[in-house]
Amino acid sequence: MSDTATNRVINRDAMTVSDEVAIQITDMNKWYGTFHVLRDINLTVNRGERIVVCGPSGSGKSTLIRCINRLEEHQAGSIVVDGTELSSDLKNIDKIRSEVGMCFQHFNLFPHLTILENCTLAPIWVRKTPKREAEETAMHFLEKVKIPEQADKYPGQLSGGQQQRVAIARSLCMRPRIMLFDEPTSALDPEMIKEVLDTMIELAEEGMTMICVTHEMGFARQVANRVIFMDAGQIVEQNEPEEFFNNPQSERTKLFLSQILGH
Ligand SMILES: Nc1ncnc2c1ncn2[C@@H]1O[C@H](COP(=O)(O)OP(=O)(O)OP(=O)(O)O)[C@@H](O)[C@H]1O
Repeated sequence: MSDTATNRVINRDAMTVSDEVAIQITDMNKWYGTFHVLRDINLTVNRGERIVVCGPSGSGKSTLIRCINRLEEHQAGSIVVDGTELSSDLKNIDKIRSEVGMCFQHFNLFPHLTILENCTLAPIWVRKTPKREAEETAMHFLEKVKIPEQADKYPGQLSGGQQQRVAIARSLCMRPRIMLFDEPTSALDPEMIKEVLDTMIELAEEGMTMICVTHEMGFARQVANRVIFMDAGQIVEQNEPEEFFNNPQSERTKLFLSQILGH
């Protein structure tokens, strides 16, 4: 638990949140077979918002963000991303996926490709970007996550923190307008957590719309403009961080916070 994982003080007020809606989820429900995993989810995410999703294990956090870029299919209600509704015929899937980047707990890099190749694969094959241009873009983002010198190495030669930063750079190479993070630091050793959180903080400062499933409550306090608490497939409570942590409303939230923060 690294409330102090990042020591930087950022000015939350300086980060813009526009009135423009980036994601609109309305009355969304999802089942795995007969198991009702997401119940009546309603969520509006404005452009530039930085949302942290927390909650007990199994509460549906991952499933929720995986539905947003259609790694999972919802069965009722609607999800509209950047004005495009996710439809069951997958008609819009390429458009959605190109606008929504995702980073997972396990970095999911291709082990047989170099770092540079990992970062240029999708731009070249999905976006049809010329190779030279894709490589220039990849180097730009590898510099941004502060590991340009690793470009010719293979994922197995990098630390976990470095691999996660490559995974973030790889997503950025597709120029997403929204980034989803699914516990990006939970597979990392404590000393590597800060470097990944710092990268995410920089993205936040630049105005990227972000939804992060994380147990890093220090990050939530510092970066999020909204914290969402989920339990048993529902959004139980959401609030700006100060209110959320200092004045939780539901008993379930209080219990969760007491367990995770130890008070
Ligand atoms: N593919 C699947 N098929 C059936 N059940 C699933 C599937 N994926 C997840 N589940 C179940 O759905 C529930 C929600 O899972 P999910 O991974 O979204 O929770 P979570 O809040 O992200 O949990 P954690 O914090 O442990 O990652 C859990 O009970 C899980 O066992």
